[in-house]
Amino acid sequence: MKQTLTVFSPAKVNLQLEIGERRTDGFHQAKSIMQALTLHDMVTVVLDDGVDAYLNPNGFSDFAIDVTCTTFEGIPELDVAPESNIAYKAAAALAEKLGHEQGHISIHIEKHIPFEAGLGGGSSNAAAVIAGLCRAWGEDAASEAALDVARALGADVPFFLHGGCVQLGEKGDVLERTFEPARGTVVLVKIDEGVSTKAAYAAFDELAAVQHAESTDAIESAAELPLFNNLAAASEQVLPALAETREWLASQPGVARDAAGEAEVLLCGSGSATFAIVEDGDSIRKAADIVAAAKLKGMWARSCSFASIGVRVLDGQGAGSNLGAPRKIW
Ligand SMILES: C[C@@](CO)(OP(=O)(O)O)[C@H](O)COP(=O)(O)OP(=O)(O)OC[C@H]1O[C@@H](n2ccc(N)nc2=O)[C@H](O)[C@@H]1O
Ligand SMILES: Nc1ncnc2c1ncn2[C@@H]1O[C@H](COP(=O)(O)OP(=O)(O)O)[C@@H](O)[C@H]1O
Repeated sequence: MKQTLTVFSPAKVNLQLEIGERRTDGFHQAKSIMQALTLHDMVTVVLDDGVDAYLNPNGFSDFAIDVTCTTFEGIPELDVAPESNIAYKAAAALAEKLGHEQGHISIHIEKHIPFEAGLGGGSSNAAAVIAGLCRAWGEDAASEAALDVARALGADVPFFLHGGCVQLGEKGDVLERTFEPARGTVVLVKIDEGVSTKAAYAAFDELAAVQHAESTDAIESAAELPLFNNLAAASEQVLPALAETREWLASQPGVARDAAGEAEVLLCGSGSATFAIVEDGDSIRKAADIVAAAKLKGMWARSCSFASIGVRVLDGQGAGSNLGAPRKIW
């Protein structure tokens, strides 16, 4: 039988990212508060587990996965071999975990989320494949088996199975609590150069100056969270142009200010994208003006909103197209 699943695959920002000490497994302790965005890729998963799908020319049964990717809106081509694509790894790992040994999985990614940006695009695509295949195989995408597969693929992957606004602990991969998701308009800007997550963490160790965020225990709503990212200084060390981008974005009219009068601007995770929260009141126009100004400076720029969901398998006719989505999904 052939099944086609189209999956909404959103980006994220870290409203707070508090990295701690390096652990014995080489990873760092991380308290991360992630918030989903309406900026998204679309991932189409076609599962064919009919007999013809897995008989190779020699008549033996086979398991085959292929991945293709189309990029949009000035995002460069994703230069990774299909088997290195995290979406491929997600399909292979889930099939193994659930004991599926035969079939053909064809994955296509429509990429609107820039990579090496700290927006979690690859992690979201991996979660989208898990959600799509779980639907096709009649499994629960919130099961421990699916979460185990997600965690093994990367620290950011479990968040996308949940979405909205979530606090995560341990390596930044264990769900601890949820917040009422933020609302409102966000502008994202990104210079051409990316930052590798590994390089940012290595620079963090060199700096050896761990800063702590204030307690968020009494906070219920993402809108009340002060922005915080103690990995940003390390990323700015790796890519000094990030500091200039932060200062430029903070100086733009229409960017919201916190109680202390500071611009609500923060590096996205390890970078190299930076986000700004836009003031309420005519926020779409204010965001459009900031996006236009960033594009004139040669940056990739987009406005979007905070979202209350994570990856989501779309149902019904028109699910294959972003514009034709049968109902509003955020
Ligand atoms: C920094 C964050 C913030 O959300 O993401 P990005 O901003 O890059 O998207 C995360 O901590 C990244 O998560 P993710 O991108 O899934 O990282 P992984 O693939 O698990 O790990 C990539 C590398 O980052 C380092 N790493 C990651 C997580 C962690 N808690 N400690 C680490 O030291 C390790 O060197 C690891 O080999
Ligand atoms: N499906 C994918 N989407 C994006 N990047 C991918 C994917 N598969 C593998 N990668 C690799 O992962 C790297 C970082 O991916 P990404 O999740 O976008 O990072 P970040 O969250 O830091 O922006 C990319 O440079 C690319 O080499």
